[in-house]
Amino acid sequence: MCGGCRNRGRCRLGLGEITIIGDAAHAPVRCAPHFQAGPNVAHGGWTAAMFDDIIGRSLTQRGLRTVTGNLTVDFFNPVPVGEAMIVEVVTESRAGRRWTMQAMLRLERDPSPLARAIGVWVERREGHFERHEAAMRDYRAR
Ligand SMILES: CCCCCCCC/C=C\CCCCCCCC(=O)SCCNC(=O)CCNC(=O)[C@H](O)C(C)(C)COP(=O)(O)OP(=O)(O)OC[C@H]1O[C@@H](n2cnc3c(N)ncnc32)[C@H](O)[C@@H]1OP(=O)(O)O
Repeated sequence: MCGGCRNRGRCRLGLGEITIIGDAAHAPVRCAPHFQAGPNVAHGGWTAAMFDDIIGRSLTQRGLRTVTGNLTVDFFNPVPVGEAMIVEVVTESRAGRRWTMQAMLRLERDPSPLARAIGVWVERREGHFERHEAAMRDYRAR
């Protein structure tokens, strides 16, 4: 679970446990009603956040310490609210610290993709968060 929900013990985005199979992964997801945009349709931001979290956590579960470098989402069809869905993640390629990842969102019992994400995750250098904290301390002291 990411830092925003860890203390609550429940993912507010509605994302389930990730199963890793080699360099691929899958997870059950369900858009919570408070992310509704159009009638019974998920906000596109939910879909993007869901992909970001599932892909990032799948890499964390594989023992990689990464952050999202970029993320592109294609929205093929409206994403329903409250419906059981599956996300499937594949590793496209790796070059040095850069991992190119792709993921698809679909209904649990239908193979057609509702949305697709492609993006680059970058392995963090040692001290990544400490450098960020120090930069913010300097900024606030200005
Ligand atoms: C929030 C962190 C999550 C970690 C969780 C830890 C606990 C785990 C527990 C629970 C899991 C929860 C999981 C949640 C998942 C959510 C994931 C997120 O939302 S991550 C937050 C949003 N992303 C950022 O904040 C990055 C901000 N950007 C940066 O910090 C830097 O730009 C960084 C680290 C990406 C690169 O900086 P450099 O100084 O380390 O390295 P340089 O030399 O610039 O880049 C290294 C390589 O990466 C490429 N690169 C850099 N930025 C790129 C980009 N935007 N797109 C493509 N490639 C990029 C470069 O071209 C270079 O490639 P070449 O080595 O030369 O081949």
